[in-house]
Amino acid sequence: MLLRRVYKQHRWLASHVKFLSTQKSSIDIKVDNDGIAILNLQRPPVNSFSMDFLKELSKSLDFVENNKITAMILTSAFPRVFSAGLDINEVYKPDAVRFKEFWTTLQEVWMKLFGARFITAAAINGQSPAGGCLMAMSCEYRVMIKGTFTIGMNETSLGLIAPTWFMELVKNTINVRDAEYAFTTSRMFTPEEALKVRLIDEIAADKDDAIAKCKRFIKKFDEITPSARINTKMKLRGPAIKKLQNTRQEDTEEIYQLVIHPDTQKVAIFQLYSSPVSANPAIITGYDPMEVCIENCAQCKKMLGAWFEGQLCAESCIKYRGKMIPDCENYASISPFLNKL
Ligand SMILES: CCCC/C=C\CC(=O)SCCNC(=O)CCNC(=O)[C@H](O)C(C)(C)COP(=O)(O)OP(=O)(O)OC[C@H]1O[C@@H](n2cnc3c(N)ncnc32)[C@H](O)[C@@H]1OP(=O)(O)O
Repeated sequence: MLLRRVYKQHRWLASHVKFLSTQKSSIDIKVDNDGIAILNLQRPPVNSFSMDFLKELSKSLDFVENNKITAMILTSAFPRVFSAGLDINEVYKPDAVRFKEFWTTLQEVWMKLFGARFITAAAINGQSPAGGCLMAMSCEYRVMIKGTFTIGMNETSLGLIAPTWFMELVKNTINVRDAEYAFTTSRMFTPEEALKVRLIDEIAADKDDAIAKCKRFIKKFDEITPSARINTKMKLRGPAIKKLQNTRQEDTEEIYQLVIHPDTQKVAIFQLYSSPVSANPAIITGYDPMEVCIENCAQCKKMLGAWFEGQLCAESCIKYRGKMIPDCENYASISPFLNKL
C-alpha cells in the first residue's frame, strides 16, 4: 500500500518535473523510478553561480524537500565543467545592494544544501573550482569522473578569501593540514589526488558511472531507519548552520569589503577575460598600462556584449604587456576582437 503510494507520487513528480523543465530553466530536474531527483545544472557556458542561478538552485532544493523526495544527485549537463564557481560578473565592480543580496542567497543555498533532510550526493563530471567545489563538498557523498579535470579551492589565486563556513567544511572533511595547504596555495586536485585526501569519495569512468555510484551510496540508507539517519545528520551538521545563521550579516559585510578592495578587483577583471584555473594573477598586479588595457577590454565587453571577444582582448593585452590598449569607440583598435556572431 505504502509502496503503491510512493510509486504513484514518483510518477506524478516525473510528469510534473517534465512540465517544469520545458520552461527555459538553468536546472533540469528529473525524478527517476527509484524516487531520486537528479539535478542537472545547465547554465551556459560553465554553470557559474549568478544570483538568478543561485535562486533557481534554492527553489530546486525546496522542490526536492517539499515533495518529500528521499535523495538528490547534483551534476552538470555539460561534458567538461561541473561548475566554474561563483559568477565573476557578480564580483567585478559590484553594486553594494546587489552583491549583498547575492551573498545572502549563496548563504541560503549553502544552508539548504548542507542541511538538507534528504540524502545528497554530487556526480562531479568536470572542472570544479571554488564555488563549484563548495557545492560538491556540501553534499554527503562525492563521485568525480576521471580525466584531466580538477577540483579545489583556488580562491587565494583570485585574491579572494573563502568564507569561514566553507573553510570549516573542508577542515571537517579532509585533514586540517591538507585543508590549510590547499586553501592557502590554491591547490587544485586531480581526481586521484582528491580521493587520496578524501575530498571526494570515489572515482568514476564517466557521468553514468558517477550517477550509478551515487545511487549505490543512496541505496545504503534502505537499511537504515530514516529518522535515525536524519537526526544523526542534523546533529553533525546543525551547529555549523546555526553558526552561520547567527553571523550572516557580518559574513556578508566581511566578504563585500574584501571584494571591493582594489587588489581583488584587479584580479577579478583578469579572471573575467582569461579564466583558466591555473591563471597567475601576479601577472597583472603593479603594472598600470596592462591594468588600463584590461579595464578597457572589460568596458568594451560591457558595451558590445556578445559581439566582443573579451577573453581574446585580455589575452592580447597580456601578450603585448599593455602596449595595445583598446579604445571601444575606435573601430580600428577593437576590430580584431569583434566577431560575426
Ligand atoms: C567572494 C569570495 C568568496 C569565495 C568563494 C568562491 C569564489 C569563486 O567561486 S570565484 C570563481 C572561481 N572560478 C574560477 O576560477 C574558474 C574560472 N574558470 C575556468 O577556469 C574555466 O573557465 C573552466 C576550467 C571552468 C572552463 O574552461 P573552458 O571550458 O576552457 O572554458 P573557458 O575558460 O573558455 O570559459 C568559457 C566562458 O565562461 C566564462 N567563465 C568562466 N568561468 C567563469 C566564472 N567563474 N564566472 C563567469 N564567467 C566565467 C569565460 O570567461 C568564458 O566566457 P566568454 O569569453 O564570454 O566565452
